Amino acid sequence: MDILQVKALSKVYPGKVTTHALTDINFSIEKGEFVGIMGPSGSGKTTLLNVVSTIDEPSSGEVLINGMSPHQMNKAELARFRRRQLGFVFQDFNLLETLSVAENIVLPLTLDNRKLSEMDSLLQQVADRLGITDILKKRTYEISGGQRQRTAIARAMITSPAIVMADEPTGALDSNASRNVMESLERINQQDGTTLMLVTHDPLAASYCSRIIFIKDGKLAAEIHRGESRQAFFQNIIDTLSFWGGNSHELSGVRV
Ligand SMILES: Nc1ncnc2c1ncn2[C@@H]1O[C@H](COP(=O)(O)OP(=O)(O)OP(=O)(O)O)[C@@H](O)[C@H]1O
Repeated sequence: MDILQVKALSKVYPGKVTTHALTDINFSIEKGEFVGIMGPSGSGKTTLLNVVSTIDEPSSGEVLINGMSPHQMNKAELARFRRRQLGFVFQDFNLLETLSVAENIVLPLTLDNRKLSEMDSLLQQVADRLGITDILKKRTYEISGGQRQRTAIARAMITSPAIVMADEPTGALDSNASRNVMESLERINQQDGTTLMLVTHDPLAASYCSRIIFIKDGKLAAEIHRGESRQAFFQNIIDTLSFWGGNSHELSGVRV
């Protein structure tokens, strides 16, 4: 079953110089997939994520999430749709410093007026899945970058959204914390069947995905699937990036 369908999607930024950021993009993501979007700087990755995640409007084309058409909804419907169907993870975590880790994680449920007992049981489940049970009472400035991102992932998945979308989730992390965060995402994908779509320029992070879609100059350029071996997939990602124009020459020494 398709969770996400992107049909003939285009995005044009008007201005003194018109930018065709996305041109006739078509793809779909099935329930339970873990899909990475890669491409050179300026290729349209963030634009694609913003349009698909309803942060921005398409110029033409259609986005269907769980069979629904969020870009056709009014403001109130869209706010409710986002809260229930979408989970967001950002490069810089977007946690509230005045709240504890636990309060940050349950925030989407608080906004949805859920019962305290239900919130607590969901909190324990996601915290356990992400290995952050011990830090639930801490403030977000008392924990590491990797723990902050795992807190943000817990917050994104506590509502069991149709799809979790992440923009460079390892962009602010060192390599050990990145690995840890990607392993957490892989675990929630494999064990809970959470559907994930992430934008990254990092081939190591991308190697945890099950499929990578490459875009170049706003158009779909290539698509590769992970087989049994993450090492082989990592190499395939490096090769594809260097073919389509990336920064892979800087990465030949990376340990998978
Ligand atoms: N708000 C905007 N107004 C005008 N042009 C924009 C806007 N946002 C992005 N663009 C242009 O659209 C194109 C795609 O940009 P986008 O940020 O989606 O690329 P990207 O692949 O995410 O790049 P990077 O990897 O550097 O973040 C670029 O040419 C960019 O300059």
